[in-house]
Order: sequence, then structure tokens, then C-alpha cells
Amino acid sequence: MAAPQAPDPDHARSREIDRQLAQAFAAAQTECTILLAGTQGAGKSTIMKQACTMKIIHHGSFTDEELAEYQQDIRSNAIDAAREMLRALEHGGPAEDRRQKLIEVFAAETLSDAMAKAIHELWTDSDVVDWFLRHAPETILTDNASYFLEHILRIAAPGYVPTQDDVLRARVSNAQTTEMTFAMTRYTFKVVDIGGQPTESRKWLHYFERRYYHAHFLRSIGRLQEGQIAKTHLFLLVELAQDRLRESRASFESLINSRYFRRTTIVLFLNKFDLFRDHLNKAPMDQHFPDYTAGPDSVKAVKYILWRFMQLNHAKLAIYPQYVKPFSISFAHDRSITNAIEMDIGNNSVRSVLNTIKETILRGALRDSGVALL
Ligand SMILES: Nc1nc2c(ncn2[C@@H]2O[C@H](COP(=O)(O)OP(=O)(O)OP(=O)(O)O)[C@@H](O)[C@H]2O)c(=O)[nH]1
Ligand SMILES: [Mg+2]
Repeated sequence: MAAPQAPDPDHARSREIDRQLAQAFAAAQTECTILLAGTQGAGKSTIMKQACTMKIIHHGSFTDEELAEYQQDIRSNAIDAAREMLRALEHGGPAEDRRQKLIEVFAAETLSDAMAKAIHELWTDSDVVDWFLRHAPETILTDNASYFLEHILRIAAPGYVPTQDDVLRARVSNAQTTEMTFAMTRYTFKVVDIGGQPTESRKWLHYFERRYYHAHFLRSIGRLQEGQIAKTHLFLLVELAQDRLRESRASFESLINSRYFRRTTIVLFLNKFDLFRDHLNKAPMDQHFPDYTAGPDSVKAVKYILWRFMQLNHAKLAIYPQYVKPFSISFAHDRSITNAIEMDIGNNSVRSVLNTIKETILRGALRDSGVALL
């Protein structure tokens, strides 16, 4: 009797490759990959968090467990904010006695009750407030430092559970890539946050390289037709911080003119509009852009910045600008906005941006994108 034949490893491998190709082909029909790119701190994870609350859209918020997970990070954000305030006050600020007192309690690493009280006392001191106003722009605190200082007593209280707004304002830099998938009608959106460490930006190109070769391979063996590949959209986040615009413009220019993105839809998010608007009076635009002459009007200033970015689009890609306010919680002063365009900018949410994109895709108005069409 003939001995049973040993399984042919080549055959098994070939079947496995077939299975993977079939899977990739099926996914390519309806999957839309959104790649979040942008310099460190531009707001990629904040958009991710916002998309995450969309995922659980019916609850419209993070769960209590998810909120609680941020407690430590928010407390350390608050300590960092207080340190930043102290550093700024070192340069001739008022209330030197209270500053010294605060430095003493800062010996502890965790946010104690005494520390929170001392921070609160200093931050609400009218001389300190005036001094910060008078010494802007060199004393403008970063991002949401003033928010955490304002809420210091609540954040330090025993049993503190962060609110959704606290979580959106938390700064937790991620070096690792995170992915999230959610469905909208027949599309599956995969949002990929590649992390913004300077060395990580290389990963963007790696990521596209992999997709490029993979899709090319599929097409070359006749499994994919033009337009059937996964749609990949590059969401480029640019923070509207005047002092970081030079760096953002450089990375924008190299990315959009790279061969990988030649057929990719680019959505340019001009982010942190609320901070930009608040800083505009304290830090006039012409300090960084001498040819800008339209004064402290935030809408004109944003349009000018957008124009400067669009000038770098040598490859003439389809770029869709969006102004986004990622926080669903409204800012008190938003109500006073009367200018219709400004209203539009200030009230745009990630959800409406994604909806617009979804509709545009469904209408087929956006060019088919993705590196396989290179
Ligand atoms: N006020 C305000 N703060 C924002 C906005 N977008 C992001 N932030 C804050 O900016 C900080 C940095 O945002 P992240 O989302 O962590 O930035 P990132 O791009 O993920 O940064 P890395 O992970 O370091 O690459 C956080 O404290 C956010 O809350 C905005 O539109 N307005
Ligand atoms: Mg991040």
C-alpha cells in the first residue's frame, strides 16, 4: 500500500495567499482609510477621540471607565500647566512670595490639595492675570494649560472623574500607531493615527509604500480594476499656532508633493481655531508674516494662512480645506460670534467633516484615491 502523501507546503502557501487576496479584494470595495498626519501635538489623537465618541454615537460620549482612565494624565497635564505658569512668572512676574510658596509645595510629584490651592490662588490673582495679558505674546501658555489651571480645584478633588471636555483637552503624546474602524452606511472607515514623534513621520511613507506595492501586485495579477482599490484619504492636521506654522508648512510641502500622494484626496484640517482666535489680539500675525496686512480679523488671518499652504501644492492635488473645532462642548464666547463665516468655522465638528466626506465619496465627486492608482 502506498504511503499517505505528505501535504504539499507550496500548495498550502498558495491557498493561504489566495485567501488573503480574496479578503483584501472584498475589503477594498467598501473600505475607506483615513490616515491622520500632522506634526507633533497638531491634534491627531483629539480627532481620534472625537471619532471614538462618534463610534459610540448613540451614547454620544465616553463611558465612565474610559473617562476614569484619563484621570492620572489630566492631573499630570495640570501639574505641567502650573510649572509652565511658574516658568513664565520667573521673568519678572508679580506675586513673587506666592510663586515661591508654590515652588515649595511642588516638591511633591502628585497633585496634592495644598498644591491645587496654591496654584488656584496664584492663577486667579488679578495682578498675575494682568501681567500675563500685558506680557503676551511671550507669556502665552501652550494649548490648554489655562483650561487646566482654571479647573485645578475640581481636577485635584478626591474621587475626581474627568469630564468629556477634560478628556478632549488632555495631552497624551502617542508614539504608537492606533487604528479605529467604524461603519457608516456601506462604508467602513478605518482611521489611522500614526503618532507624531518626529521619527514617526517616516512611518507615513512606509505605510503608503506597503499599500502601494500591495495594491500594485493585486492589480498586476488582474484581481483589481482601477478604482476598486481601498480608498485612502490623507487628513493633514495643521495647528493654527503662528510659531509652528513654519514647521507645519515644511512637512505639508514634502508630504503632498511626494509621489505617494499623487492620487490621494487630501483633507487639510486647520485645527485649534479657538486658540488661534484668542491669541490673535495678543500675538499679531505680522510678527510672523510681515506681508500680512489684514489686522486681527481671525477669518481673514485663517484665509491668509490657507492661501500660504495652497501655494505649496505644486503637484496640484485636490485639497479640501476644513476648519474644525473638535470639541463638542461649546465655548462660551462662541455665542457672541456674529460673522456668518466665522460661525461656520467655529462650529464645524469632526462629525460634520466626516459626514461631508462620506457624502462626497458617495456622490463620487472626489477623485478615486489611493496609491494604487499612481
Ligand atoms: N483648544 C484646543 N485644543 C486642541 C484642539 N485640538 C487639539 N487640542 C489640544 O492639543 C493638544 C495636543 O493634541 P493631540 O491630539 O494629543 O495631538 P497629536 O497630534 O495626537 O500629538 P502627538 O501624539 O504628540 O503626535 C491636546 O491637549 C488637545 O486637547 C483645538 O481645536 N482646540
Ligand atoms: Mg497623538
